[in-house]
Amino acid sequence: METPNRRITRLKTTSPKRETIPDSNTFRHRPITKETTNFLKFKSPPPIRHQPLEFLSSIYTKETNKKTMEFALGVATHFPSCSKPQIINSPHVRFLSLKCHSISLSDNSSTGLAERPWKVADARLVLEDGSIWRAKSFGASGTQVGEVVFNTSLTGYQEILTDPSYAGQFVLMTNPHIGNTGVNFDDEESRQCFLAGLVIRSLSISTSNWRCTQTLGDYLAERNIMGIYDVDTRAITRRLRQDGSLIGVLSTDVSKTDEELINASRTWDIVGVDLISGVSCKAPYEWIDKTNSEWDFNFNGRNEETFRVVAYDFGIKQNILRRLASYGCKIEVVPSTWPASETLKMKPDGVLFSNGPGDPSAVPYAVETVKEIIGKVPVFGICMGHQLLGQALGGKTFKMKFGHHGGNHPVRNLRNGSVEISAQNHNYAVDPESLPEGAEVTHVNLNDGSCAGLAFSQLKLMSLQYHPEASPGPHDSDPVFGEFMQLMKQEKQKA
Ligand SMILES: NC(=O)CC[C@H](N)C(=O)O
Repeated sequence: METPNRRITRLKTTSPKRETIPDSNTFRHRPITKETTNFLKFKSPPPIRHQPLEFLSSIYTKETNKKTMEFALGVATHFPSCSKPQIINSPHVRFLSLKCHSISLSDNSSTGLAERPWKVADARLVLEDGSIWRAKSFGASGTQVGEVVFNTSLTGYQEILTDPSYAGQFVLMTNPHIGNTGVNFDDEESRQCFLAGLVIRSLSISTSNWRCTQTLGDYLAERNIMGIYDVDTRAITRRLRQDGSLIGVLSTDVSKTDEELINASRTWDIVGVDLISGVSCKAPYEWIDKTNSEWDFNFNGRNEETFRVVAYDFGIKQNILRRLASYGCKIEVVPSTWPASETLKMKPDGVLFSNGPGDPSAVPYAVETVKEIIGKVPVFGICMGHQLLGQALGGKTFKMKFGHHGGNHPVRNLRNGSVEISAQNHNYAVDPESLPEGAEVTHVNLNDGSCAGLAFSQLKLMSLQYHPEASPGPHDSDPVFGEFMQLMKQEKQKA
């Protein structure tokens, strides 16, 4: 929470001229290493006299490491002689109780500020460009390495946290206020959080939502995921836009020097690593759940017919499965290493290649599987699945400068000319120039012109680089599931 004597940590860098921020996301610079200097500024507390929301008392429960705080809505006044504010006798005064984040008071000694009753900076995010960002930790503690990417979604942090495509990455939310709706079990996109950590500006002190079952901090701590707040996310985002995605190390470990952490960030890389095998299921299973009727949408154009679909789990988001089930599919989910021959033996009406984390050129075994399946049954690729299809056709993928992560990316559907606002999460893209004749670019990202969708009619193949299932995000692209049904229907009618 904000405190009167809040210590403001700013980072000053002697970085090169940063006059322009290039818009193009389709090439990658290596970051420029620069020495950085940290300095601290102290701000004196502003005088508080009257304020509408007044903090009354705080009860710290040692066993649960939690605080319960009481607030009054109305007008309260501070009198110098009173330790507690006096509530003006008003019919408008209301009392309410807010759940607050657990704040560890025991680990402040390392900073020399053990006597302070509020949380002080106890974590560092160091980037491979040598910059050091002091922050406050929540969730798990420890030391973690990963690639830092920024996500521009305004809502949906829980779906983002459980999207397996973020394995190996720190997600920095550009929306400054995170945690206000807590978490609930219905919004999970996978069985666990695979991301390296969460970086946010401000952690909401209260959780208020009718579906909320837990605070964000408790949720992350239970899943052993690190989070930091009170960090200048705008400055880091500008740096990532300028220099490209950077590897970072997040640490609450005071025994590690800045140099050690910087070295760790420079000796790890996400490129060339198979991250799919760590997130995929290990055995096939049947998926049954549809999108909950309360949340279901886009009933137009649904087939009554049922299609049998094999879904390759490269890190599949559950909403892809829910949407397919809502469109009338019976789905068998199979692991990333499931042989193509076994899939074809199952005689599916169609095969879905899912989203998944990391470098698509680091999983040649998956490309081989895709190659063996295309042309034999209708296929639909989403994100990683789209990149694998691109490679299976003989095309190449490349790493973008800082990728696309967010729920507000405009895409033009070249087949009907419409613009869809889409949910995206990828750092790699297919180079359309590398694709063979017959491959059609069906969608283009309007921010940078990159390839956002492919089709190859002869091979009954379609794919999107982004997330039509959204979750979180707009539903503009949902009809593409209907197009996949059409593709399967046409093929069934031929048989
Ligand atoms: N959402 C995804 O499937 C991500 C694809 C791939 N890992 C990328 O970053 O480009």
